[in-house]
Amino acid sequence: MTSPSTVADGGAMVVAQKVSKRFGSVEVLRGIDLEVNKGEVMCIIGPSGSGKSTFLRCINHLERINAGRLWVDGVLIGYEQRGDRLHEMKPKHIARQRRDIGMVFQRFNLFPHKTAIDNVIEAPTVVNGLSKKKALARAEELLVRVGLEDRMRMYPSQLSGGQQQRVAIARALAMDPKLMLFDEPTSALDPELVGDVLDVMKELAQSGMTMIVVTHEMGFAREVGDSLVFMDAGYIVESGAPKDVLANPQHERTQAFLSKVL
Ligand SMILES: Nc1ncnc2c1ncn2[C@@H]1O[C@H](COP(=O)(O)OP(=O)(O)OP(=O)(O)O)[C@@H](O)[C@H]1O
Repeated sequence: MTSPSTVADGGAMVVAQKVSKRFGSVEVLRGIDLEVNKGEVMCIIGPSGSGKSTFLRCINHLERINAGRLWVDGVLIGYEQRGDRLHEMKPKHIARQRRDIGMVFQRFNLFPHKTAIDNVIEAPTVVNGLSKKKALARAEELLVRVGLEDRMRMYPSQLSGGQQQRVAIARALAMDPKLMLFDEPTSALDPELVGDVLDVMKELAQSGMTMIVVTHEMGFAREVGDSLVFMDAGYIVESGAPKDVLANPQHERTQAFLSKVL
C-alpha cells in the first residue's frame, strides 16, 4: 500500500493532488490536480493573478500549501513520515529536497558584485561539494552551454537582460536539478533578447530535463511543450496537447484568454 509520504508515481516527477493555497481569506489555488512525467515539458498559461507563480512557488517550498499533497520525484513536499504519521520536514531536509529543483524567475536575481562565472560557481562548490577546480570547470561548461563563453568574467551590469537570464539558468543548472521551474523567464526582457533565452530552454528540453514553464510565449508552448495547462482563478480549467488547446480550446474561459493573447 502507498504510504502518505510516497506516491505510486509511475514515472511522474511532480504529482499534485487537490493542492490548495490561500493568502488570508483569498483562495489562490483551489484544488490543483496534475502530473508531470519525467522528461516532460509542461507549460502553464493563464491570466494575471490566476495562481501560476504561486503553484511553482509551492513546488519549490517557497510557499506552504494549505491543503492537498504535492510530491516531487515520489517524495512528499514539506513532510516526512515517521511511523504512521506525517511530520513537518526539518529545514535541512527541505534544503536537501530543494537541491533537486532549479528555479528561474522573471527577474534575474544575480549577485551584482560577482562575475557571471562567480554567480554560477557557488552551487557546484557549496551545494554539490565539488573542489574549486572542478566547480570552475563545471561553471565554465554551463556558461558555454548557455552561449556565454565570451562573457564569463563580466559583471551583471555589463550583460544584457537576456544574458543575465542565461547566467541565472546556468546557476540553476549547476545544482544538477531533476526538475526546472521557469516563472515567466522572458517577460522582463526586450523582445530581441527573448529568442536567445528560449533557445537555451529548448536545448534543455531536448536534453530530457523535466520542466514546468509559466509563460506567455505561445510559440514556445506549441513547439517545445509536451502539455499545456490553462489556469484561471486558481483552477485548472483545461489541459492537453499544446497544439490542440491553442488551436481548439474547449472552454470559453480558455477561448476568451487566447483571443486576447494570440
Ligand atoms: N505573498 C502573498 N500574499 C498575499 N497575496 C499573494 C501573495 N502572493 C500572491 N498573492 C496573490 O495571489 C494571487 C495569484 O498570484 P500569482 O502571482 O500566483 O498569479 P500569476 O497567475 O502568476 O500572475 P502573473 O501572471 O501576473 O504573474 C494574486 O491575487 C496575488 O495578489
